Amino acid sequence: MSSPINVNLEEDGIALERFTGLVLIMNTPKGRGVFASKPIPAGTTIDICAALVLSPHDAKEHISHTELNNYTYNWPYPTGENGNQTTQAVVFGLGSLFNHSTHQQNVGWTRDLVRQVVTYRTLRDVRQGEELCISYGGHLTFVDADAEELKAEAEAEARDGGEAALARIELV
Ligand SMILES: C[S@@+](CC[C@H](N)C(=O)[O-])C[C@H]1O[C@@H](n2cnc3c(N)ncnc32)[C@H](O)[C@@H]1O
Repeated sequence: MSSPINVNLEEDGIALERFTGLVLIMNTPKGRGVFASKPIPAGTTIDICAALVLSPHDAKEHISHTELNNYTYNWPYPTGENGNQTTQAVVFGLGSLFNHSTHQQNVGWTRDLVRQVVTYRTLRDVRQGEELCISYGGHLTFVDADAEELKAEAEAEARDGGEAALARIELV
């Protein structure tokens, strides 16, 4: 038996947590996707994922030419003198499997730059069978599988004019 190393679990440990009611579906219009196999209340921690922060050189010269580039997150990289440049990080665990949704994202994420972990939490109640999606931001490198739905939404809004916009504003 290996001897236990002397660690302060409370002070040094990063609690890892993953919600258990999840399934991976292989063949969705967005590729593989993470779905809820039971209802998930708002504010539930879905996963806490460690990140591997790549040097800007490796990100640009090596990873950007590979499939892995579709899985990395923008990440600030300190350049000294309090400066930052943007590099890429590989986020292990479910962090690399959430698909993007422009309007229906139900999972948000926060980054701990010091400990290099990303925490994912539900933004609202999630129904059984719903896909868990995050937002990748505005610059997608692929055709959004929801594009037709988004177009129909935009057209309906244009048709309904101010009324739909007002209804939305009141809801906020
Ligand atoms: C981080 S991976 C997500 C997991 C991926 N679906 C898989 O099967 O490994 C990002 C890739 O998923 C796909 N993807 C994610 N969101 C999408 C969307 N809204 N529409 C179409 N494809 C999407 C794209 O191919 C994108 O490059």
